[in-house]
Amino acid sequence: MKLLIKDVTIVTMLDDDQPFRGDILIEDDKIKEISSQVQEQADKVIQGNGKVAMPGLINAHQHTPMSLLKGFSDDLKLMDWLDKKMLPAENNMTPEDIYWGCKLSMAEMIKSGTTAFADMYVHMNEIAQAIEEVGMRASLTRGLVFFEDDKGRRLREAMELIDQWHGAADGRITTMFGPHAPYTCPPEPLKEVIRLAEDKKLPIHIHLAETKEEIVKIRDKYNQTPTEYLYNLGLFEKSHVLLAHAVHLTRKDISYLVGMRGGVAHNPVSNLKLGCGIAPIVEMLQRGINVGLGTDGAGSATTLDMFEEIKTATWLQKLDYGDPTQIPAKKAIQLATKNSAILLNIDKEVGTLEVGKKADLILIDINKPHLMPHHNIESLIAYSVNGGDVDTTIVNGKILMENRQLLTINEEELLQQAAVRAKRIVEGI
Ligand SMILES: CSC[C@H]1O[C@@H](n2cnc3c(O)ncnc32)[C@H](O)[C@@H]1O
Ligand SMILES: [Zn+2]
Repeated sequence: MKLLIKDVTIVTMLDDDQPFRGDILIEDDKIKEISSQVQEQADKVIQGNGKVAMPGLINAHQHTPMSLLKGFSDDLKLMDWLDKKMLPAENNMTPEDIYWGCKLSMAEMIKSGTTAFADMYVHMNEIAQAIEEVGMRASLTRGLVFFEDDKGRRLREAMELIDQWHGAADGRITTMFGPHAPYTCPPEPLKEVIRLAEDKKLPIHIHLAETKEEIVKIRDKYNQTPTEYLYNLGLFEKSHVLLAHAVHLTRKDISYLVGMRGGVAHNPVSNLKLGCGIAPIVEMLQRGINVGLGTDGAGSATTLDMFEEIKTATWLQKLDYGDPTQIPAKKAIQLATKNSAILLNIDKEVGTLEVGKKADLILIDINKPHLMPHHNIESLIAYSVNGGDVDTTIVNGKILMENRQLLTINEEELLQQAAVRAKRIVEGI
């Protein structure tokens, strides 16, 4: 199957490239040619005039089923929000709810230009099934909390996820280990997870230093910062690690992360909304630590539009430094594309538009009043585009949305299922 996108403005996201006009030829799941004019015939042609083609956005930290909890509980401190609202609601969720919640998030992500995401949750079988059907790319972790003795059930489920789904769905699904956070993972089980991850050569996805309360909790318990706690357990030694948040880091904490594989998923909208703080991403980037972008679950972020994260990430640093030159437009977009791809350990396949890479890309309609004129395409993407401007979303060479119509999700059925299930889940909480 050959798909040709003709006469489009191409933004590859490679450091040395500027936006240029040309054609993109996709054969099966890969980009076969990018040039000023492709000569080959294709089975389907999309006219790209008035559109920008760019790599699909990659949401590096998500809890997809939490879309069913969006708007249920806002304006609370993180620990109250989590303990008093989210966890009781999550206890009411059935595996089927999780399937539909994940689908609801995917519908929103596809409609706002996201092609891949990292997910941490429970009932991962249902999540993987939904992803297999819908066609997105994802890195999945079974979230692990070690509050009480569960006789190894959670860890067993994590291993089952890895055994059944790593490399599945034509390679679109990969897996990681997912110890939830320093405050939910004591040293012994955490060491066991680190050992297993090294053994299986799989990455680890974990929350880190999201709130000041976390800093106090870990200091009271272990007399260390959360980052020191993970460092001293050997987390950064061998495995690729995806750290979600990393808001409260000392200079010394940042130095522990230098040289790590993976990096930090910055979630600026969630951090702002929960009043957590501003992650020191400029310092991290200056010290060579990879920083990508995520939304966190819709239960906190309330929207999964990665264009909002791009804007917020750059504006926060400009404000914090009192310096508008911080995180310029192209860097901001790279956070959500090539840098997030590194976090998911899929940067050899996706994250930039290059011949031989997987065809994960989006077309943005820039022929609109709020996107006119076109002085600087990268500025337009970083500062003016929003998710609703995405016209077409392609993953692994397959069109998941065209002319804003979802092609692999029955939207009417999804909305009906989501409304009924969401109402039931929060009843009585
Ligand atoms: C055990 S599955 C994942 C677990 O994480 C919870 N969660 C969602 N958002 C956050 C956040 O910002 N910080 C910490 N934990 C979070 C979610 O409710 C699931 O229970
Ligand atoms: Zn999270």
